[in-house]
Amino acid sequence: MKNITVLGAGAWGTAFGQVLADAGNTVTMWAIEPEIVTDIHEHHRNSYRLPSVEQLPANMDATGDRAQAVANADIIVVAIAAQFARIALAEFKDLIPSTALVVSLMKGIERTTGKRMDEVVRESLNLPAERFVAISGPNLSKQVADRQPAATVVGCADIANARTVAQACETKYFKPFVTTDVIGLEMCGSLKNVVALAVGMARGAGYGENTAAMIETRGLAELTALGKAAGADPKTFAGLAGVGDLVATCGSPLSRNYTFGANLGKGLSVEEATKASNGVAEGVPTTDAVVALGRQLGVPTPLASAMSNVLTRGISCADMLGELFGGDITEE
Ligand SMILES: NC(=O)C1=CN([C@@H]2O[C@H](COP(=O)(O)OP(=O)(O)OC[C@H]3O[C@@H](n4cnc5c(N)ncnc54)[C@H](O)[C@@H]3O)[C@@H](O)[C@H]2O)C=CC1
Ligand SMILES: O=C(CO)COP(=O)(O)O
Repeated sequence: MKNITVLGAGAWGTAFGQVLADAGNTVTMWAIEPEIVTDIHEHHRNSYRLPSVEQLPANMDATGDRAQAVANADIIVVAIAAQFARIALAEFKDLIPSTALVVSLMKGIERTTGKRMDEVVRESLNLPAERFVAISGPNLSKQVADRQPAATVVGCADIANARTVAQACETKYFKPFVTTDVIGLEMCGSLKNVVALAVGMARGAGYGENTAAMIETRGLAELTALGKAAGADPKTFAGLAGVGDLVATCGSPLSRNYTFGANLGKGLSVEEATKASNGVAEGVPTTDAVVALGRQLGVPTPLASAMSNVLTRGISCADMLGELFGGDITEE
């Protein structure tokens, strides 16, 4: 049993906090929103971000005080919208215990720097690689919060630390696997959101399974090529964090990225889809970061580039798909 602090009480931070509490740990949520802290602390609810859960476990509490939140933590879990991770973590830099493991649940690439979350978290907290852990997999927050069976992948350069975190989040309904391929997990989690935007857009525009399967499969090829060039193990892309998360995210209206895309496909503007979004759609700022990363690594990113044209130039779904069909006939 460990003291675990979760930074960010959004939908996934809260659902994962419940997993950790169910696994027997003492869980402290920290949130920037005072109303969420009060809701969790006084009512054992997060009616703002995870209203489907009527009663959070008794061994789960919340505070808005940064120092108090992390003072006794063995493990610190970061579940903040990726573009705000650096600024939010700066406030914790001098507060976190020197032995604590830091876990990122985030799935995004920093738009201003093109950096993955492992890089952002380690830079922000001055953290050695062996104390950074990434978690990524097909984990739609509402279904995990409903305690439906699900699995995930826990990655750390030091496999023993990956196992420590995996043991801390293992429950009857939540099964962690371990890996040392942190880069693979980061690339899978971030890039599948871009693919989900495109699949959602096609679905929203009325296209069927063939079109969705094409985007998912070509998207997988794109994220595998980019991941390999960034140093990831190609095996990771065929596993839970890769194919698994693509299947879950690209097939569910519970996904904010899928839904954002679907709204674009139905004719909403980016501004309107942003307003309609129930939480952060990480694929939106990550799309341009992926295009830039592709350029930097010399890897073509036709899907991310087409989605970037949707998001920045407002091209239609038909034109986005037309871009995917462009170019010469090549070997698959
Ligand atoms: N919801 C899901 O099913 C899953 C989400 N994720 C990832 O987990 C991360 C968090 O997602 P959710 O909790 O679902 O998102 P959410 O939209 O429900 O919550 C985002 C959180 O970021 C916090 N935040 C934003 N700016 C902040 C700042 N400047 N300082 C402090 N906190 C700030 C918000 O207060 C909120 O708690 C994302 O990267 C997402 O891709 C990963 C797996 C599943
Ligand atoms: O990452 C997720 C499921 O694994 C959640 O996807 P969204 O962020 O699109 O809701």
